[in-house]
Amino acid sequence: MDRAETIIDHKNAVISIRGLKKSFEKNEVLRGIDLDLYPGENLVVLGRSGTGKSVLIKIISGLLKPDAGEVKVFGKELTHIREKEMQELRIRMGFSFQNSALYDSMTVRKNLEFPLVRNKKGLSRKEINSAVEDVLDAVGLLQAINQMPSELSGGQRKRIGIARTLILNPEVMLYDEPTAGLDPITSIEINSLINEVQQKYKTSSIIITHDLTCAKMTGNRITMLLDGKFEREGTFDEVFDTDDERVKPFYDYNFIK
Ligand SMILES: Nc1ncnc2c1ncn2[C@@H]1O[C@H](COP(=O)(O)OP(=O)(O)OP(=O)(O)O)[C@@H](O)[C@H]1O
Repeated sequence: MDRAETIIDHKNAVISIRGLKKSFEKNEVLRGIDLDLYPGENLVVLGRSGTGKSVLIKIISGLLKPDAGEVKVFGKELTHIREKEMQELRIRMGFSFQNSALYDSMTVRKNLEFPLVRNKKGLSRKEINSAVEDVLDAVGLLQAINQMPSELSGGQRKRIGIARTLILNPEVMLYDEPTAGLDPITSIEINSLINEVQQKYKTSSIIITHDLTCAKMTGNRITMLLDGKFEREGTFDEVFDTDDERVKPFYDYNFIK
């Protein structure tokens, strides 16, 4: 599915970051990041390996503390937030991990029930079944409900991972390398699914990738992490309309120029 054209409401960012810095000893990874995620948009964060994309996601999800700067999620500043409040915010954010993070010893149904039962108390068996079936239908894998993760392909596991995240109805989706390790056709299917999720669930998403096809297909807006800062931002064509030697090889490699 093509990405939705989004009319961006620039007043009410769901995630807002200013002057974010993070180092590990002498390794200055994030050197002053500003970022806004607006309601309903797919924002792609592009960057080479090791540029700090995962560190950024971990800071947004409260798993790492910034050294400096402001990080607001749903209007709440994370720096001094209590763990209980952070947990409440985390439920409103869905993480789609690179490795899909499925439990290998549980069926697909049990994998999907697990986050639901843990985070939403008092649901009836009927409500649980219907939530599981709805998300599986949304990712096109209702038929896999009784299968084990080991019986699924990489692309199917990725879909189940996304379903597992969607079951809590997140307002924000954080996709970490959604097409990593997938063949080009399966990658395109996952990109389409990301666009379907955006439209069906009205999520605002950050998509972390170095796959330019993914960026082009899913991103309403793209920003590029270069030397610890976001230096290029705009549509796909705007970001790559440059002679910057840090950016050009990226494009040339992906599109074999
Ligand atoms: N907990 C940590 N302790 C020390 N260094 C870390 C830690 N987490 C990340 N780093 C360092 O921060 C830098 C950025 O790592 P990060 O995982 O964010 O990269 P990335 O852009 O997500 O790369 P990739 O695309 O390969 O996943 C790396 O140099 C990494 O070694």
